[in-house]
Amino acid sequence: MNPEANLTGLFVPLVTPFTDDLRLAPDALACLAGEALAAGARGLVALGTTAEAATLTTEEKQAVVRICSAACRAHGAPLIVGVGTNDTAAAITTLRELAQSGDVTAALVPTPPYTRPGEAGTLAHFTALAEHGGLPLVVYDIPYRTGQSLSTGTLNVLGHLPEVVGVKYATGAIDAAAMELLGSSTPDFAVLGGDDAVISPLLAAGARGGILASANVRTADFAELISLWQRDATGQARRLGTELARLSAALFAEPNPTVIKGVLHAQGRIPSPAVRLPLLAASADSVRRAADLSATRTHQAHQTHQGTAA
Ligand SMILES: O=C(O)C1=N[C@H](C(=O)O)C[C@H](O)C1
Repeated sequence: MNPEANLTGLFVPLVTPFTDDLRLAPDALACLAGEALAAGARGLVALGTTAEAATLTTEEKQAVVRICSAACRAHGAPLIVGVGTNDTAAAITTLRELAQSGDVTAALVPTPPYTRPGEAGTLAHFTALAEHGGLPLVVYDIPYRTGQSLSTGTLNVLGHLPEVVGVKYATGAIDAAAMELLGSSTPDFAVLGGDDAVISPLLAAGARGGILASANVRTADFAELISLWQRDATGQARRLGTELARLSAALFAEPNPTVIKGVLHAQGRIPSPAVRLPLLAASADSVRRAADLSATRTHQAHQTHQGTAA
């Protein structure tokens, strides 16, 4: 089954759990995937930045996609798979392989990293992927990682390609360009937030959901935050958003996903906090601080169900 790319709600880009000697820990990944969906995530993202996709082998990537597919199939949930490369032809090959599996709803594709092909080159890249890849595409706009910014005009052109179903917006700012994009997006082109610490204001401004690494911990709370904004429960949304922003800042105190893995390990949810070079494991202080914020919820969930909107 391949659920329609109805990109609303929370998508969790899962970490890739390793053992202490850096082997893939498939059972732990399967547990994380099932837990995220049971906690209210609308879908999963496999092989995102958070998954350390850059340092997985081809076989490991296939295993990760298989495990996430199985969890999504069991929950009738959409699976988005990260396809990050600055080689357009290679990206097309990968997209076709994923499309053939029949289990992948869409691919999350960053603007070609490092090459900095310019906006016209980026547009040509996505047009080729849309025409030849065979999968719906979510454009990943993250200039601080790729080195390539996109104007609202270019994003709107991309959004009108029939295969492009959304953008993961992670420009680091909610500014005039973000407001212009939200104001001009169409029902077939979802704007999803990808900067965890500012997801709440982006949702307030009209984003349809988020792809949020922080939701590897406190998944249910991030799902609720999105739901609160969708229901215009502004007071509760603001309070929960403030609390989760503090958590996200702590989780991103060191390079992602090192702190998240440290917290998941401290919670006994993955066998090791290990990450592969060039990442280094997060410091004990960062993990302790984020783990404390992961454990406490000051904004009470039961208010949501009593209809107290402010
Ligand atoms: O893997 C992802 O998808 C995400 N990665 C971002 C990053 O590491 O820069 C953060 C975002 O929450 C999701």
